[in-house]
Amino acid sequence: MTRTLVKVCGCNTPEAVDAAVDAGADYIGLVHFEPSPRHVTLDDAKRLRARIPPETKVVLLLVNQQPVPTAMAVDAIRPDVVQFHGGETAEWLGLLKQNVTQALWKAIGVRSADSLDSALRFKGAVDRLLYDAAPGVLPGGNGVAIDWTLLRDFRHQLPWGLAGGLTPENVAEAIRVSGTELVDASSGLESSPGVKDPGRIRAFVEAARNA
Ligand SMILES: O=C(O)c1ccccc1NCC(=O)[C@H](O)[C@H](O)COP(=O)(O)O
Repeated sequence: MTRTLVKVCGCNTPEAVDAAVDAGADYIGLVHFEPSPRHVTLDDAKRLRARIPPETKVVLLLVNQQPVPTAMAVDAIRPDVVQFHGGETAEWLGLLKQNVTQALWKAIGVRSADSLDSALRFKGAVDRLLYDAAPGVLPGGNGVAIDWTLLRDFRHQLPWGLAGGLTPENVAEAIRVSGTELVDASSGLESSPGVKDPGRIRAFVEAARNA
């Protein structure tokens, strides 16, 4: 049985970061996007990053940033992964990939099977695709699930992960149906928007591990 990788996204306080580390998350996401209730400034992100041990990987989330702010954020935080959650193009990400040491992930808003076909344009430009719900109020973190069967039936050509509306209650079923090797959750682990619940973080990691 393969071990499912777990990302806890939108950790914006020391308590949330510590809960995700203690629960054994593989990845912790720091959202640097002002409109989000989970937004962290670069200074805050630096402080949070300093609490995360090397065995837990740090994912910095950016949305439609220009090249200079992107470089500044990456230099300041030194994440292990940079996740792009906007309309970034394959061409631009391909260029960026040649200039940074971090792994690059691209979030794909899934509406239908066509979304998966069209995401193949990122092959060679990024290291992983993260299938999520199509943008709603925010580009991500909306708590909306996608059709997991689309992923099960697709011939994947890149490493990938599943996000969108995952919770401690549904993650085992999501893994079973989609066949994903990585799950990512944010709002389903909160008591209110932007407020992570340590108990739900623990329950999510445990449920994913036991799936
Ligand atoms: O979480 C946010 O507020 C956010 C804002 C803007 C872009 C991306 C954002 N989150 C990205 C993530 O990777 C989330 O974990 C993913 O969208 C799933 O969110 P949810 O459906 O709430 O579990």
